[in-house]
Amino acid sequence: MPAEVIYGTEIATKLRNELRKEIMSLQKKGIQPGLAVIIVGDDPASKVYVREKKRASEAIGIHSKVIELNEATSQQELLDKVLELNNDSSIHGILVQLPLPKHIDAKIIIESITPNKDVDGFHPINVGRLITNQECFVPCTPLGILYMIKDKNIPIEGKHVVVVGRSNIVGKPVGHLFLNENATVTYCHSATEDLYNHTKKADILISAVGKPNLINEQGVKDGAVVIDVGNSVLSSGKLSGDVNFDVVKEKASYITPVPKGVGPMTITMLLNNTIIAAKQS
Ligand SMILES: Nc1nc(=O)c2c([nH]1)NC[C@@H]1CN(c3ccc(C(=O)N[C@@H](CCC(=O)O)C(=O)O)cc3)C=[N+]21
Repeated sequence: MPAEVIYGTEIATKLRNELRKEIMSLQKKGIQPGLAVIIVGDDPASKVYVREKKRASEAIGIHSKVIELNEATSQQELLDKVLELNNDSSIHGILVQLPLPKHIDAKIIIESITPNKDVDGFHPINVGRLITNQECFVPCTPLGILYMIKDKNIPIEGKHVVVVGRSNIVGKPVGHLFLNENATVTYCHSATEDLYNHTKKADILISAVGKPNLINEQGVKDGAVVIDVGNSVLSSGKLSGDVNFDVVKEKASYITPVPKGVGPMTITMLLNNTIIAAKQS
């Protein structure tokens, strides 16, 4: 039987409706959640994401401030902007859109965001809290993946989760998140020998690499849950994940599409984290 397709768009709509209600009750208490998004330069993909974050924030009642800085902005100017937002009580969440121009050290910028406003969960304090299983801001894509799996009542405890990719934004944190849920976690990456030897043992396979068709049916166990975090733009202009969807769908029990899968959950979790930040302020 072909897999059930998990549409992030549907789960995101349900969750955003709940978040909207939560914001209304916060507003009654005089709290107006605010999110600041900083974008440096004019990378077209980044501009699309930032526009979508603003639209999604405003649609549920989050005050959204987009700060557009030009490509030539110095690291110090960007730091000053972050520090200003750290001290702005109308802003509860700060996100600096990545990638940053080459002359700016992203690590220094991320560390300048106060951890209590780090709704991306990229600050080393939040990373450390995640791996020590403490309350923290968890990066939005990993959180969105966990939310989708829980929404479908897919068991996690004791299951083998194989993560392909070890980025700081998706691969590494998603593995820790599932470890905290008592899964057995394997990481695969560009130096892994015999990738499919690992991936075909996964009960839950999460691919976050950015290589179309990396995961074919030979790399997937019968009945596996397949989560595709790939986001490659093909020469046709179409968006593609890492998974050969049409063939893997025939073997998996659940599968996420690209687009309409993990992506919409990522933005929803940003809204979720902003509300948490506002409640804790
Ligand atoms: N500081 C920072 N935080 C981020 O969270 C962050 C970032 N920088 N830099 C770039 C990546 C990428 N990212 C996506 C979010 C939503 C979709 C999304 O919703 N995609 C739609 C399709 C959009 C389209 O059609 O182009 C979908 O998958 O259905 C995709 C990608 C967040 N990122």
